[in-house]
Order: sequence, then C-alpha cells, then structure tokens
Amino acid sequence: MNSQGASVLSLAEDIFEQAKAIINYYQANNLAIPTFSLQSSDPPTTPEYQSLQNALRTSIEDTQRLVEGPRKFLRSFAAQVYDLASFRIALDFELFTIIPAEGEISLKELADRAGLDLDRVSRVVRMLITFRFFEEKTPGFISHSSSSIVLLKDEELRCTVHYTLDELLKAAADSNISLKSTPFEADNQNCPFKTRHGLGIFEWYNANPYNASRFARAMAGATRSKLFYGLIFKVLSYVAQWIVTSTNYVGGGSGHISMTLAKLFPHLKFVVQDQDEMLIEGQKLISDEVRDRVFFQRHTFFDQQPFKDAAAFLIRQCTHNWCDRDVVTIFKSMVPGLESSKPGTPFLINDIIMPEPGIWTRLAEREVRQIDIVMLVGFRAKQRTRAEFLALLTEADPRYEIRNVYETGPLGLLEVYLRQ
Ligand SMILES: C[S@@+](CC[C@H](N)C(=O)[O-])C[C@H]1O[C@@H](n2cnc3c(N)ncnc32)[C@H](O)[C@@H]1O
Repeated sequence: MNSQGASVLSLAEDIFEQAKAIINYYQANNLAIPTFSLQSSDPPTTPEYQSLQNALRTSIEDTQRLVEGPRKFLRSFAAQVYDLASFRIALDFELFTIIPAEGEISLKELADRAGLDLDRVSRVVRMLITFRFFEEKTPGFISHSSSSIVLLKDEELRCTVHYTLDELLKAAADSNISLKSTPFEADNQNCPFKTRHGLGIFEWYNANPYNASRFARAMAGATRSKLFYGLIFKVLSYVAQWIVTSTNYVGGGSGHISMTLAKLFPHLKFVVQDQDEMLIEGQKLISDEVRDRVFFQRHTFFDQQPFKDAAAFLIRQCTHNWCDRDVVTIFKSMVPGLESSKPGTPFLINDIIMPEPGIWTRLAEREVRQIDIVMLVGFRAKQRTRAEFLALLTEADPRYEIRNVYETGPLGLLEVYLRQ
C-alpha cells in the first residue's frame, strides 16, 4: 500500500509482521533478543538487519504521525531544543561517567561530584529519564539504563554526541544569519560555523586542542563501520596482490583507518597525511603491532602530492568538507602522485555517494541528508552524487575516470584512475 492510503490499523499490522521478521532474524542467527536490561547487546549491523530495522522504524514513525497529527508532532519536534539542552548539560557536567556502571548514586552525591546544584542536576536527570536515559528505581538514587550506559562505556560515541551538541549545535543555531549574510557564496569562509565561532572549522580546531582531540576521537568512533572495511578491503585486496608498497592516505585524520588496515594487510605500509593536531592524536593511538608500517606526514591536500610509487591513494570523508572549487584543487593536487606511481594505481574516494531523491528508503535517505546538512553548517560544503563527483574529477583532469562505484551502504567508494 502506498503511504497515502495507510491507516493506523494497516500500519499496526505492518508493524506486527515487521517485528516478527526481526525476531526471526535474531533466532535464525542465534542472537539474544534485545531488552532494556544493562546486559542487552547492540542490535546487529548487517545490511539485512538494517533493512528490517528501517522498515519497522518507518511504519512506527508513520503510525505515530497519524496518531498525534501535525500540530502535536510540531510541538514536540521544536521542543527537542530543550531535550538537547538537557543532554548537553549532562555531558558537560560528566553525569554519564560519574554515575557508576553498576549500582546507584544519590542525586546529592551526583550533584556534588558534578559541581552543579542539586536542583538542576535532578531536573536534567529526570528529563533524560523520560527518554530512557538513566533510571531512578529508588527515589533520589540514579543508575544507568541500557541507553545511557553506552555513553559511559563508549568514549568515542560520547565524543561524537558531545561535539555535535557543543560546537556544531551552536553553529547550526546561526545557520540563518550565515546564509542571509551571503546567500550566493558557498565555501568554508561563508559558513554557519565561521559565523558562530569566528574561524573556519579546521582553523578553530587548531586553535582549540581540547576540542580537536575530542573531534579526532569522535571521528575514530563514528565512522568505524564494518561495511567501510568491507569496501576498502575488497579494493585493497585486489591492489595488494601485485604491489607491495605504501598506501597513501590523504586527510587521514589520526590514522585510525590505516592502523586497522595495516593489521588486515601485514605486507602493506601506510602513510597518513594530515594537519599537525590530527597527527599528534595519531601518535598517541598507534600500537606496537603497526608502528613500523604506519607513518605520519604533515601535508596539505591543496599542495601537489609529494608521495611517489604508492599502491593506492585514499581520501576518506574529506571532499564533503569542501566546496566544489576546493575539491577540484584537491583532485588536481593528487595528479602528480598518481603520475609518479605505477600505471593503474587507484585513487580511492571513500565518502557518502548521495542517492538521487526517492531512490533509497525514506529513513536511509534522511540519514545521508542529515550528514549533508552537517556539511552545510560546518563548512557550507556538501555530500555529492556520483554525477557531481565525476564533473569535479573531469574539471580537475580530463584523464580521470571512475571505473567502479560501490554504493551498497551509507558510506560509498569510488575507484578512480588516471587514464594513460
Ligand atoms: C572528516 S575528517 C576525516 C578524517 C579521516 N579521513 C576519517 O575518515 O576518519 C577530515 C580530515 O581532513 C583533514 N584536513 C583538513 N584540511 C586539510 C588539509 N588542507 N590537508 C590535509 N588534511 C586536511 C582534517 O584534519 C581531518 O582529519
């Protein structure tokens, strides 16, 4: 049935069938069915499970919309500002890490240790309890819930939520000011982040090492995706068969991807190029297992690529930070590196490849469009479709060709070569 003809009852029937399919998946794969207990494990991340999950979430969302109607929806949609304010306070005052993994803490002790008065700590915590973050099983005593404990245990996820609710939320709030002041300019000097913080995002991180370190940890966690490793693995396995040399990773951040890939490909070396702050973070993360095969090099991708004879060049989640004009420069700067490597050296672009509207399911499309708007707020940049990538590559050098596109998941991969 198309969504216009959906009724609450037909949607409820869909929900029942979709929930059964999810339970069948758990049973068929011998997995424990999720509960709200602290021991409950994360849902699977396989494409098959994600498609079942998406279908059920879409039906639940549609049912909720029909039942509450647009007026009530809009009220709670706009009130998310206050939900986020509570979350932000809880993160800034470290409530997620002060509350112990096991047992309870009194609100009084929580307030003392957080350095905030009892009244406001209690109100924030009780607000979050309405979202199943934390529990108050004994009046006045707080414990973790299955939702909040992940923010205690997973530091990278905590960093992701925190930097989003800190520097990015502030910038997002000023989007209108930024776009009204320069409605026809789109680059990182004319973006909401700069309007709010006075500097472009990377200059700001260079000037704010605490935030840069949090951002680097967030990147390491938020983008750790099995699907990504699957895609890169596929292409590097092919490359690694016949070249035993270095893979060059441009804008490689702290080098966490290279470190993981170095473990998967023990005969490959990796050169991670980035700005100072990210490389310092990388030196902290590197383990002895890969120390002799992952190297760091300070390099801006706007300058000509100095690395020669690479097995592959990889740029991951960088082009989305830059406007078209800058991406053309990045692609042009890569040419000397490709020309000084063996013919057929791939240039791998690992980023979201935006779908044309309406091709993906509604929730899957929303997820990548949210990231597209992050790029607008942070950089006045964008996520690009395959056709948009091709146009910029061709403008940079007409010899560029896209030979393969892997776009089975949210993070895609373009396999690009310089035609001989
Ligand atoms: C969104 S992060 C992606 C990091 C990493 N590639 C990953 O996938 O986790 C963008 C990276 O681009 C780097 N960057 C920004 N400007 C750069 C420049 N001019 N040259 C090289 N790297 C740069 C940033 O420091 C940051 O590490």
